[in-house]
Amino acid sequence: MSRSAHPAGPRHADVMSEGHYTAPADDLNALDEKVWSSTVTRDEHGALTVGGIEVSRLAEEFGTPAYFLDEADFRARCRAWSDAFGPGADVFYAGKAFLSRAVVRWLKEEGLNLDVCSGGELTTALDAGMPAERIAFHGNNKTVEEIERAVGAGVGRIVLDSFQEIVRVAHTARRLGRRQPVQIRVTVGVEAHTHEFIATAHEDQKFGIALAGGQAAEAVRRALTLDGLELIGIHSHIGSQIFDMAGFEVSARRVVQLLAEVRDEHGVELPEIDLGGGLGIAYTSEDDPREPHEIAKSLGDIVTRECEAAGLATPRISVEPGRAIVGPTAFTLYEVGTIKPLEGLRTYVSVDGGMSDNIRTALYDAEYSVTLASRTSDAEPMLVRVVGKHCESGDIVVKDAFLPSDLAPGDLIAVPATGAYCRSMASNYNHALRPPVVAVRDGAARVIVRRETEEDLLRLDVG
Ligand SMILES: Cc1ncc(COP(=O)(O)O)c(C=O)c1O
Ligand SMILES: N[C@@H](CCCC[NH3+])C(=O)O
Repeated sequence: MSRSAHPAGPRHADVMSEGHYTAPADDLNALDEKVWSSTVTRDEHGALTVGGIEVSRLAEEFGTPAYFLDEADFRARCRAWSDAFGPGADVFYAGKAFLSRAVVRWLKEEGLNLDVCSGGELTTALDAGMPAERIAFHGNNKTVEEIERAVGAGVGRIVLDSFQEIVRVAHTARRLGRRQPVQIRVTVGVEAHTHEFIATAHEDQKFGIALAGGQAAEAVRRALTLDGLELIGIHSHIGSQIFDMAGFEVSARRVVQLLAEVRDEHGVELPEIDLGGGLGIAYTSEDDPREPHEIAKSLGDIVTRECEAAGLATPRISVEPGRAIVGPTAFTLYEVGTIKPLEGLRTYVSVDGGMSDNIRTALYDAEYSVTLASRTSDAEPMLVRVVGKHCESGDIVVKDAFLPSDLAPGDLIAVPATGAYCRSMASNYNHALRPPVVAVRDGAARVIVRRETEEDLLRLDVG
C-alpha cells in the first residue's frame, strides 16, 4: 500500500447539518503525506506502520491511547529549519509544543536552541543537558523564583514581557552579579488570521508591550538604563497556526521601525530581532503549510529590505517554531470502543482517550483527520465523529471525518498531526491516565514519556 499526495476527493455539499468537512477521500486507506510523518506507510497487509513497526505491535507493547513520535521525521524537520535559516540566524524550538528529555537531546544534537516558558520547562532543558546559553526564557508572568533560576543558570536570553519584569530581571541580575541578555517582547498590532485564543499580537491581550502609544520605546529606554540588563533585541510573536505570511511581514516591518527609532534616540543599533513562532501545519488535507526555506526567505527578505531602507545593519534573526517541528511528527493511536449510529445524522465512534489527550478540538474547534490503522477496508465510507470517554458532550477528538462502515470495536484508529499541544496540554480529567509518548525509529520503539498509572494519581492525593 502506498502513500498518496492527494487523497481528498471533491467536496460534497450534501451530507452535513452543520460546519464544514471534507468529502470522503476516493480511497479511505490512502495516507496524505501532508498530515503524516515521513516514515508512516501501510505494510503489505494494509496495517499502518511507523519507523518500520506495525501499529498492532505497538498497541500490544505500549497500549492505547498512545502518541507515537517519528524520531527520524522530528530530526529531519529540525535540520530543515536550521538549514533554511542558515548560520546567520537562530532557530529556537518552542518547548511548550512538546518537551521531554529525549526531545531536548535531539535538539541539542541537531543544533537547535530552545525556548522555555516556565520553571518546569527550564528544569527539563537543563537536566537533559541543553547548554543554558542556548535557552530563551519566556512568559508573561515569570515568578521571581523562575527569574532567579534562569539568570542563575545563565540562560542566553530572557524575553521581557512587562515593565515590572524589566525591573525584576535587572534587580536579580545585579544581585547575582550578572549582566543578563534580554529582548523586549512587543505587540505589533497585527490581527493574525487564526483562532482568537491563539492570536497574540493584537493590542487587547496579556502578552508583550505595545508598540502603539510609544510603550515599547519607553520599555527600551528603561532597559537601556539598567545596569543588570544587556538589551540585545526586540521580540514579536503574532500567534499560532498561521499560514499567511502577511502578518509576519507587517510584524517584521514594525519591529525594524522600532530598531530605527532606538538608533535615532539612543545611538544604539540592537543586534537581534526574534519573529517568534506560529507557522501552521496541515491537520487535514485542506491545509497548505509553507516549507521552512520559503519562510526563511520571506522573513529574511523583508528584514533586509526594511533595514536597508532605514539605514540599519541587518540584525541577526531568530524564530521559534514549535508546532511546525513536532506537530506532524506524531499520531495518536486509539482503540475503537462503542459505535453508535444516529439515523440521519452521523455515527459516533468512541475511543479509549479523548479531550484529556487532545483538548484542541474542544478548545479551538480544531480540525483533525483520522484513519483506520490496524487494517484497510473497502467498505463504504460512513460519516463519523470520533469522541472520547469523558463526561462531556464536547469531548470530541475529530469532529467530522469518514471511516469505513465495517469499523468494529477493537479496531485501531490513528489521528495524525498530534505531536504539538496534545501531550503538553493533556489533563487528568475524570482521572484519566495521561498516555505515553513512544519514539519510533529504524524498527525500534522506546517510551520517552511513560503512561501515568493509578499509583501516580494516588501519590498526588495526600489527603
Ligand atoms: C513566544 C512564543 N514563541 C513560540 C511559540 C510557538 O508557537 P508555534 O508552536 O505555533 O510555532 C509560541 C506559542 O504560540 C509563543 O508564545
Ligand atoms: N496551544 C495552542 C497554541 C498556543 C501556542 C503557545 N503560545 C494550540 O494548541 O494551538
